[in-house]
Amino acid sequence: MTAPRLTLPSPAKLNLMLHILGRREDGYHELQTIFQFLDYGDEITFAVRDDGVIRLHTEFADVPHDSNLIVKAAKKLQEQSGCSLGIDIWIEKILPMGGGIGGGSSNAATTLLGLNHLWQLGWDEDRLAALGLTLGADVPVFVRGHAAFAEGVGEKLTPVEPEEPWYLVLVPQVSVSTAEIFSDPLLTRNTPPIKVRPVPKGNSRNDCLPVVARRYPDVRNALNLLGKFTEAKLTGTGSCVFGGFPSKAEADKVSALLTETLTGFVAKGSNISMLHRKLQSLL
Ligand SMILES: C[C@@](CO)(OP(=O)(O)O)[C@H](O)COP(=O)(O)OP(=O)(O)OC[C@H]1O[C@@H](n2ccc(N)nc2=O)[C@H](O)[C@@H]1O
Ligand SMILES: Nc1ncnc2c1ncn2[C@@H]1O[C@H](COP(=O)(O)OP(=O)(O)O)[C@@H](O)[C@H]1O
Repeated sequence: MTAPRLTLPSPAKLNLMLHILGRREDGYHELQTIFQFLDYGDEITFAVRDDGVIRLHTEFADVPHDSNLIVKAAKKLQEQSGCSLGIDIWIEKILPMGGGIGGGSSNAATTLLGLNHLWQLGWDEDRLAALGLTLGADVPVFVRGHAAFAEGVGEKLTPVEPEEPWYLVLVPQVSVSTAEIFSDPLLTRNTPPIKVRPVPKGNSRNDCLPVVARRYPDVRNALNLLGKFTEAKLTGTGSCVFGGFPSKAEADKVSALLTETLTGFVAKGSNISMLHRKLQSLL
């Protein structure tokens, strides 16, 4: 008998705004940010094995097997649930790494939800999100699968319904170190908290942008180029830069102007992640 197999999407996210309110005693920064998903991402295939072994078959150039967030997520879930089953995993990776679009966190969340389904653990979303948080601050929003206003380090989530435009996402060929940006003395880290709900329109600033643009000329260039056509924003700590358009055709038109040195992709914004849409269709 062939093992039960499942292929699930692992979408990207954007930070539509990002305010830094202050620094906590543990060095982490308190944020307010809005996460929205893109209908664009990796695909992960899982096949159950009965010997308990967890094996990712796709090699990553810069990430050793046991450091991969997919493997870490699977191992933690296996440990904490006491499940005796294992898993074979393959990934079709299209999301750029270290670009602020959350590929690693999304892969971890897809793994948690996929294995919860295949191993028939019956964990609820709260428990999966809590485990996800131990893997990374952005994992819980991917576990929940709804666009959200996030506070704390990103773990306190309130569902929101921003518009769902088409986005052009530019991918500068640099990897930005999140730690480096958060330790920059020039970073704005005292933005007053937004207390009004829903968050009033016009709050679209990313406090990381000035520091990232100053340190990374490629990101600066991407912001300048896209800014000629629409409001150009930075997602997370970058390096990706994005802008919204009312239609795919308009996003495609600007995308056609890109050169080999600055690539990008066009994708629809979505308030329900494509992972959750797929899981819903399985039920
Ligand atoms: C700021 C966001 C917004 O989405 O950026 P992106 O990673 O997406 O670009 C994320 O919350 C990033 O969260 P996460 O991905 O867990 O951050 P990590 O890489 O673990 O953080 C690396 C380092 O950045 C600093 N850091 C990170 C997050 C935070 N809220 N405060 C911090 O001070 C810490 O020094 C931490 O050790
Ligand atoms: N499955 C994975 N996919 C992407 N990155 C991973 C994965 N597992 C571990 N990583 C590590 O996490 C880092 C951050 O990845 P990613 O989430 O894609 O970027 P960002 O947090 O900037 O959006 C990568 O540079 C890589 O070293």
